[in-house]
Amino acid sequence: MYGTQAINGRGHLCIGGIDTTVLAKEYGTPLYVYDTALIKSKINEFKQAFARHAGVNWQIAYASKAFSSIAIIQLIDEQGLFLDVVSGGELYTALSAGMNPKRIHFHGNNKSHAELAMALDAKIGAIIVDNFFELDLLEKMCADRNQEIDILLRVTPGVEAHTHEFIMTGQDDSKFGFNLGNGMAERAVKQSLQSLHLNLIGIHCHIGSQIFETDGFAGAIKIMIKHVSAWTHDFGFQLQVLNVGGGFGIHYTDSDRPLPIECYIDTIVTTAKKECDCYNLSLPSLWIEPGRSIVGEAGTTLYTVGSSKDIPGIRKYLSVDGGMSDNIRPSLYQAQYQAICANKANEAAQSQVALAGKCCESGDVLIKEAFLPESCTNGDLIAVFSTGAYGYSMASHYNRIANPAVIFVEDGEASLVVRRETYEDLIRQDLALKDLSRNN
Ligand SMILES: Cc1ncc(COP(=O)(O)O)c(C=O)c1O
Ligand SMILES: N[C@@H](CCCC[NH3+])C(=O)O
Repeated sequence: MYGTQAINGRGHLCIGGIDTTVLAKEYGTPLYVYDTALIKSKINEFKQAFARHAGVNWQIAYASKAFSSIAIIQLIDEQGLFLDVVSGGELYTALSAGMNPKRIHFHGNNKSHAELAMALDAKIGAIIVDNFFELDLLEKMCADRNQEIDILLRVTPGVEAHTHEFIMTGQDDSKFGFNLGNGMAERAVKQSLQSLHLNLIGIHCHIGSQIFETDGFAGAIKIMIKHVSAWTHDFGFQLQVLNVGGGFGIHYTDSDRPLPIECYIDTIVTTAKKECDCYNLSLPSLWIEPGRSIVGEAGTTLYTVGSSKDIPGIRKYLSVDGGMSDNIRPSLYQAQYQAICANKANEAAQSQVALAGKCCESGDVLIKEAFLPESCTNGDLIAVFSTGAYGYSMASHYNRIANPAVIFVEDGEASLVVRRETYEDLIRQDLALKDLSRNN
């Protein structure tokens, strides 16, 4: 059970003080339910963890790729966090939510001219420059506009995070960033320092996602500070910001053992302090960009069971009314989840089933080995836990399945924050064949 989740007297799962069967009836399924009290408490944990280190400057930016919508950005804004966006669409969403552009950072390994122009027009806080193409383009655009912008350089420290290879990003063979090991990053620093329009305020790295240990962060910081010290000595670079990205692991199943948030932050702060002392550098402002660890555990997806298929001696499939179209992670990363029968939450969950989605793909199985009550059948409600990050944000329209609705729940109140898509929404961008009438 996460956050405000509880089982009521009728044996139903409640979130934010509301019976999930009531939510399913009112909003339909599949339904993404976010426990906003849990989001706020995660944010608070990050703030408290930094606050323990007096005299240290820090900044937390929510990585909106984990889940972006007007309402979540407004919540993040209200909590005083900064925001990391990675595309024109995420930037547009943030600006539409009323986020102060100064508190937005723009990431991405292939930002287009139009996206950079949008960021410059909005006068966002900083751009995290990823490669030489972008460095040249941004320089030229700023010169043409006679505009200045703060930048950080994304570097690839050559550190392998212990996580799924698809979500490792700090290793040398990565599409992201300027490699530290082969002199690319040094050239980028030199070039930025010569710029009249780009104010190089710091460097950034992100070693990967869903990381359960602190060594990778410490290793990346050590390598970065070592290089920064050389750049300070050789060409007077003054590091104001060290951004170590996100990646803090969360609980999906009982085999996950996430570290308390303060462990990551303590490691980041103490390593940065120690390394800066060692090279006689002043401590820069320490920035992080958590996504998953802010919204992941707060999200639960509700599904309704439809058909089932029992293959004696092999496996029983229970199919639900969503699947890889609203949660691609099991198919993409073999990600594991846990689920319960939300309307039979007190019944013993001893029947092993495969919880299948409804997409036309054999791989569309949300949980290969789910344990549910023997009686779980058509019409029952399933709650899949910890779906708040990279679930809705990676949803697709495969098989023309409409995206689910998203609701926020807190203190007995539910609010719809993303409408369920309709069939009309699905064909909204489609155009009919122009010459169809000629053939009739
Ligand atoms: C540059 C960058 N920052 C932050 C994040 C957020 O990571 P997470 O959701 O694991 O905290 C990511 C995603 O992996 C990323 O690529
Ligand atoms: N989408 C990935 C994480 C990638 C984060 C962005 N670099 C996941 O679901 O785990």
